[in-house]
Amino acid sequence: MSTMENPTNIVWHKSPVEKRDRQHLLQQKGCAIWITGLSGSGKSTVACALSQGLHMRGKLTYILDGDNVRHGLNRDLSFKAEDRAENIRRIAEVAKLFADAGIICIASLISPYRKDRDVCRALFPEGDFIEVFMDVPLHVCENRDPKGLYKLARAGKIKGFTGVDDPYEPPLNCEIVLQQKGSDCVPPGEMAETVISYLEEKGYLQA
Ligand SMILES: Nc1ncnc2c1ncn2[C@@H]1O[C@H](COP(=O)(O)OS(=O)(=O)O)[C@@H](OP(=O)(O)O)[C@H]1O
Ligand SMILES: Nc1ncnc2c1ncn2[C@@H]1O[C@H](COP(=O)(O)OP(=O)(O)O)[C@@H](O)[C@H]1O
Repeated sequence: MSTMENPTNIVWHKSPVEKRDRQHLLQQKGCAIWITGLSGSGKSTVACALSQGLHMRGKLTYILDGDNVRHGLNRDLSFKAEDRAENIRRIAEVAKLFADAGIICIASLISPYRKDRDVCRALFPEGDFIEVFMDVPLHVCENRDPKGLYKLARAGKIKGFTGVDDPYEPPLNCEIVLQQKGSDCVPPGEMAETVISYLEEKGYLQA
């Protein structure tokens, strides 16, 4: 019988080195920074700026980018709703392992459904799931279109593209909103600093 059929036969094995020991070694607290938003909203850019900013402060980070993880672990998943949910679930479970390792894990993926993001949040201890919403209007993302995907979606060559013919549900109550100031784009480094200030204030940059 597989463990899937009978999960009750699995017993948690405790390690002598625990999360708090690893956090002490690293002088930081493990957590997940979950960056959600439309394609082209700047998720990957801000994830990189944040990773760089924290690295320069001597903090250990790791980025899980939806696009990248879909090249390996999640290469079997499509963009239909149930596959997106599974994509998000797996990335959240991996982020949970990284957070347990004491690492500041930056997950950057569209994660369009509120319900799926809430399922991820529930995997983490209170406060350790920090949801960051890239609040960038569709027309700005579509004008950027660095991969030409919006153009293909509008031409009907990609079906079920988020924001075009698939939904995006913005967070109602997330920890951080990163938005444009009027018609000007905020530099990614400035957005990263907003997240770093939050981490500092909440005590994540010390053990
Ligand atoms: N149908 C459809 N809808 C949305 N996006 C699509 C689609 N097909 C391909 N792409 C490209 O895949 C990237 C999104 O992958 P994610 O893993 O972040 O998506 S999701 O969280 O599972 O919704 C997304 O990358 P980003 O532009 O970095 O967001 C797109 O480049
Ligand atoms: N803050 C910003 N201001 C202006 N342009 C940006 C900003 N952030 C990202 N971009 C540009 O927008 C495009 C999409 O950014 P990207 O990080 O790939 O978005 P996503 O990961 O959400 O698809 C890229 O061409 C990038 O250079």
